[in-house]
Amino acid sequence: GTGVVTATPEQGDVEYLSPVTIGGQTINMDFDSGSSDLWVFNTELAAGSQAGHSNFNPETSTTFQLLQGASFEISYGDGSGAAGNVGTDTVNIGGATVTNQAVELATAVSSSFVQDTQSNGLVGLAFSKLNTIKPVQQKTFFDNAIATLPIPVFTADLRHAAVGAYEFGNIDSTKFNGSLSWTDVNATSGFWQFSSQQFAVGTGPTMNLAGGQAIADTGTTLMIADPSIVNAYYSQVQGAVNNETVGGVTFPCAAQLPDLAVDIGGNYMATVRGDDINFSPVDAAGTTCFGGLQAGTAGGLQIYGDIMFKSQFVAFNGGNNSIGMAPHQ
Ligand SMILES: Cc1ccc(-c2noc([C@H]3C[C@@H](O)CN3)n2)cc1F
Repeated sequence: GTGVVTATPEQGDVEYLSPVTIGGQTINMDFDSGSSDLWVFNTELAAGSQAGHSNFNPETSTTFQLLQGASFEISYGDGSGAAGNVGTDTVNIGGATVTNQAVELATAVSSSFVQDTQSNGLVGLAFSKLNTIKPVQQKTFFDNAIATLPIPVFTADLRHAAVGAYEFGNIDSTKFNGSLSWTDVNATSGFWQFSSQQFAVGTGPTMNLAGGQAIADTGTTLMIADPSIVNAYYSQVQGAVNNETVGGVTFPCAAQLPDLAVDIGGNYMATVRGDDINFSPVDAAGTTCFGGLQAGTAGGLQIYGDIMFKSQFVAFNGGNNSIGMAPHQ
């Protein structure tokens, strides 16, 4: 069957949380199309780490089974991470159910996860080759579910400061304008990766980024693009500066921000709304704002995170490794 769950943004759209039922226990988790581990806060964690969180209790689940000798250890782009043991249990996401899903029980989590008490773990939705479980790598929820879904797809409908949805096994065409533009994905690195070699700032000319590559990453808050894109963009924003102390580009909160169009696989120019690039104030007075578009390393892999998802409905097709995109309805 299909599955649909709400995707509720934390304050400031820092991340989106969705209800996941594990062994009959419903826990709000962060769906991450940029990683491939499903790990959860649980009663094995130190009490100090459990505080404030919903903690899965493997002992009260009648379907949980420990995976003897298995462990995991994962670190994320921002240096945060988690590690622990592994079991299997029945995982139900909005009706889409997998009976023997690897469920990773963190026994250690980094401080940023402990502090983020609305989030109680991650559901990795990238390719299973990135799963960190040893000695035997395990499959993601989507990989396990795909054979039972009417169509081998999950979709992300993330919104600015509003409740959106993740859906498994169905494409809800009432959620986007026009038709989806489909692009082949290169799964070699385990990401939902595609070429992105052109961009345009506002009504300006289309510019080239030879060899540009990007991934669709629902677990990254911002949009991390090549410095050439970032410089071209902020050259059009009065008062934009590279603010070392804050750690990125800031500009006056009153600035008029142009849209940014980025190429998706040579088939489609995805327009990211300028308003969504005004991410958050950095000062109490709300005078200076932090950009939702920030620079990665020149020539590096670009990370199109939630800033892009707020403008684009995205379908991930695991049947033919492609991504479909269209503006939100
Ligand atoms: C506190 C916290 C920290 C990081 C992340 C996080 N989740 O996904 C990602 C990106 C980066 C890449 O690693 C894969 N996707 N980052 C989530 C958190 F709740």
